Amino acid sequence: MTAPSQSLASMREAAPLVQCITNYVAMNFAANTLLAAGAAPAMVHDVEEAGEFAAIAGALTINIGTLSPRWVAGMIEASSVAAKTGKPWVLDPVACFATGLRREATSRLMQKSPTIVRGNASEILAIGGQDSSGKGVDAGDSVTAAEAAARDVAQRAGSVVAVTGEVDFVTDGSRAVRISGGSPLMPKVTASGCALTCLVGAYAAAVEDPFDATVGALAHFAAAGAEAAKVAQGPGSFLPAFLDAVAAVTPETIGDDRVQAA
Ligand SMILES: Nc1ncnc2c1ncn2[C@@H]1O[C@H](COP(=O)(O)OP(=O)(O)OP(=O)(O)O)[C@@H](O)[C@H]1O
Ligand SMILES: Cc1ncsc1CCO
Ligand SMILES: [Mg+2]
Repeated sequence: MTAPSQSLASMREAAPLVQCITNYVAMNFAANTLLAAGAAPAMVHDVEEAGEFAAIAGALTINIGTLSPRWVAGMIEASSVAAKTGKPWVLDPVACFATGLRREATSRLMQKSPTIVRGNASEILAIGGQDSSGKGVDAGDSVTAAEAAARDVAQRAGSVVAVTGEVDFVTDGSRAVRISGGSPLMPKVTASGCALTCLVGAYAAAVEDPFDATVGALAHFAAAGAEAAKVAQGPGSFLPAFLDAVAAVTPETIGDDRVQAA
C-alpha cells in the first residue's frame, strides 16, 4: 500500500481543488482545515451550480449535516456528475438514522456509489441496517462494534468505508487497517469529522487508490490531533492548535507506523 507519508507528499504537490458540500456548522472549519493541509476548498452546494462545479473539481465531498430538499437536489446533481466523469467522491452520512429526510437522502446517495463513505460508528452501523445508539450527530457506539457493518457496506456498495473514533477503522471489503492517534479533545470540537471528510476528498483527488487516500487523510488527522493535544488547555485552545498542527504535519512526522493491519 502507499504509506501515509507518500500520500501526504502527493496531496501537497497536487494542492487539489475540492468541492465540499458540507453543513452550515462545518463550512468555515472545514475550509480552514483544507487550506492548512495544502488543498484548495470550495463550498459549492446549490442545485443550479453543484453539477457544473463537480466537473472542474479534483474531488467532491457530500455531508448531510444540515439538510433541506434543495440541498439534496444539489447533492444528487453533483454526485451524478462525479460518477459520470470518474471523479472520486466522499459521503459523510451525518446522523443518517435520525429522520426520514436523512434516511431517504442517504439511501439515494448510496445508490450513486460513493468512492468513500466516512462516518462515526453509529452512522456506519445504521447504513449497514443495524440498530445504533447515536445521539444526533454524536456517536453512541464503539468503532469495534461497527467494523463488521463497515466490511459489509464496503462489499455491497463497492466503496471504501472509514469508521472514525478513538481508533479509526478503514476497509474496502477485503483490506482493512486501524489507525491510532488523535486526541479525546477532537470529538469535543464540533465538525472535526466533517472537516476530516473534506480532507479525505483532498487525498482522494491526489492518490490513485481510494483506500490508501483514506488512510493517508486519517493518519494526517491522527498526527495533528496528537500534536495539538500537547499544547491545548481544553476544546477552545485545541481548535487553533489543531489547525496549526494540520499545516505542520510532514511526511517525516505523519507516522506511517500508526497504521496497523486489522
Ligand atoms: N476518543 C478519541 N481519541 C482520539 N481521536 C478521536 C477520538 N474521537 C474521535 N477522534 C478523531 O476525531 C476525528 C473525527 O472523528 P469523529 O468520529 O469524532 O467524527 P464525527 O462523529 O463524524 O464528528 P462530527 O460529526 O462532529 O464532525 C477523527 O480523526 C477521529 O480519529
Ligand atoms: C452539530 C451539528 N449539527 C448538524 S451538523 C453538525 C456538525 C457536526 O456533525
Ligand atoms: Mg460526523
